[in-house]
Amino acid sequence: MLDLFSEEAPWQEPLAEGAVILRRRARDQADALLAEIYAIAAQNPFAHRITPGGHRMSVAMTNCGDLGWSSDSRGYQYTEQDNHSGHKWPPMPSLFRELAQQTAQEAGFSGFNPDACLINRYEPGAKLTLHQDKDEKDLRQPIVSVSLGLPAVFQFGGFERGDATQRVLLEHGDIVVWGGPSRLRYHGILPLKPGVHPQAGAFRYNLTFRRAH
Ligand SMILES: O=C(O)CCC(=O)C(=O)O
Ligand SMILES: [Fe+2]
Repeated sequence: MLDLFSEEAPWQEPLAEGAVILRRRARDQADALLAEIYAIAAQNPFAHRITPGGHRMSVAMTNCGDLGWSSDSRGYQYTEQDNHSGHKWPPMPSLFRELAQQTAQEAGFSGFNPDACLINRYEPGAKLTLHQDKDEKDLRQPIVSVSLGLPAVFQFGGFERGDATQRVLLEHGDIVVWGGPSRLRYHGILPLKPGVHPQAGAFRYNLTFRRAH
């Protein structure tokens, strides 16, 4: 059957100075990326963290790389081990690292070398309220964010929580890179709509690559 989208080449969609969506950029590698996610989760399962304010996050998380981001009653932090399992985070697969480095470069950030990859898993209704990624030491390094599975609405705002936001649909294989003058922009994900994705089932997955230390 004719598939109108299979030959679609990736394209760039600017969001703001220092921020761009690389549409469909990871689509060809999506199955391999998902297989790596499942292997990582078999070692360090997805878990719903508790925020410092005592709320259970609707997004389930795990990590790979030298450092992993997590939250507990003491605050947000990067750690070398999973406080749930007591294990070190699994190493960052070279497929992940190379994709993050290449796409940061394509977005204008050369020399990006992530030491942390947070893996988010959204189920229907799961959301991430507006926040800044600001726990990293060197804010000159960008964030590279890879979307897989079900689509979700990404909010991309300004430098104050109350600033107006752009809303863009992020689909399977889309990559957002933000850094430079956009590095501290507020962003979030609206509640996921239910669905079944042919490759990722009932979930949306997101990888965010960071230089934490
Ligand atoms: O899921 C997304 O697209 C965004 C994730 C995010 O902002 C984060 O993990 O800090
Ligand atoms: Fe974030």
